[in-house]
Amino acid sequence: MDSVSLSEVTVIRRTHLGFMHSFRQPFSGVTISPKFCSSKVEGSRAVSSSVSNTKSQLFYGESITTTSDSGYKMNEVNLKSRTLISAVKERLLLDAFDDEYGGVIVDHRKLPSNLNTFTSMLRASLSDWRRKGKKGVWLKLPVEQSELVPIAVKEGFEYHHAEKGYVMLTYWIPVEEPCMLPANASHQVGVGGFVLNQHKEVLVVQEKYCAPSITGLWKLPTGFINESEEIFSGAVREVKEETGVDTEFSEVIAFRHAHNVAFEKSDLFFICMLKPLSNKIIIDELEIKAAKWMPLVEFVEQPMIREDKMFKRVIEICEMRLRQRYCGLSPHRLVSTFDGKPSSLYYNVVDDNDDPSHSNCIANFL
Ligand SMILES: NC(=O)C1=CN([C@@H]2O[C@H](COP(=O)(O)OP(=O)(O)OC[C@H]3O[C@@H](n4cnc5c(N)ncnc54)[C@H](O)[C@@H]3O)[C@@H](O)[C@H]2O)C=CC1
Repeated sequence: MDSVSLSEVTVIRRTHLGFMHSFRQPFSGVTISPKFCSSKVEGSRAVSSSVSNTKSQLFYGESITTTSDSGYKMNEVNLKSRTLISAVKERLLLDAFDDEYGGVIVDHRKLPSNLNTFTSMLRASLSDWRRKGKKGVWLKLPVEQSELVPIAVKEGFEYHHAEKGYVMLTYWIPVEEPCMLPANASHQVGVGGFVLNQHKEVLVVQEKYCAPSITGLWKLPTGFINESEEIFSGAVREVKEETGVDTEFSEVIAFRHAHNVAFEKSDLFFICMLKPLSNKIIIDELEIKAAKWMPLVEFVEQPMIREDKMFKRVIEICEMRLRQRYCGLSPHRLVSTFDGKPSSLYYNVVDDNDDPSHSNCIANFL
């Protein structure tokens, strides 16, 4: 912290106490210590002064000293008083970090709880960010402080996305530039398990809740993968949950891309081939009406499958895979130097002359 001399205290008192006072009104949490206002300093004894916030106690000008002569160093004083004022102003802004795109991310852990304080700090922060040429603003409001949402919306913030614990709002500052903030996630990811046993029977289910058009249809077990879950483990989990059958993931056989499926989101549906590790069926009574091992020919002969181009094609591809005339995608765990995170790259290994066993196209499912 910079030290502040007696002269500065006097100058600040004379010229900026009004300023301080004017700031005190909207920010009921900000108080100026009486020590700060005192100009009575004995000799060169250090006297502490403070500007405090209800949440954090910050001390500006921890030592105040008099100068021996009566001619105070006014330039230095002005500079230091400006520094002090800007430091005080800083405390009246929302805590925020710069992001790598020239924007700011408000620290949601340090939001004020008082509504008037939040309104004033948000306005002051927007002016400050605008003056500094900042672009996108990310404001995450926890559910415990949901009363701040209408205030932010009134100041021009828009909803970006919401989770159980928070709503994320954004504000794009440059009026002359188009908004470059990325939109909310646009897709959901589903998996379906094609599980065939050694008797050429496919594992099928009837859903408890489904559209009237598919009532009675025996279909592959399907579901959504969870956040941070892999496609390969999500498929195994869904099959286990719905039917009780243990499986081992083999390949992604195909995927379907459809739009406006749920919550107006697009849908990526991965059809996965899985090897059964058990036979016994125990259905999930909450979700599934019935499950069974059904002869593949019988499954394909269902009118809904025969007449549906997509279902029909999926089964044809699965059959081609079983005859080794088609090759699916298998996951390979890799760490990319771009983000240093492990991720799964799905691809097929058709020709590996050095080690043919690496080719996922030769694997026999039965
Ligand atoms: N179910 C099907 O016949 C087909 C599904 N798919 C794909 O499978 C993936 C998963 O879809 P589905 O298995 O159909 O998932 P789903 O829509 O049946 O939902 C999964 C789970 O959420 C529950 N659920 C969904 N909406 C609900 C609500 N409003 N209230 C209470 N519970 C609710 C369901 O009961 C189920 O347990 C998607 O990618 C989809 O495109 C693809 C083709 C056909």
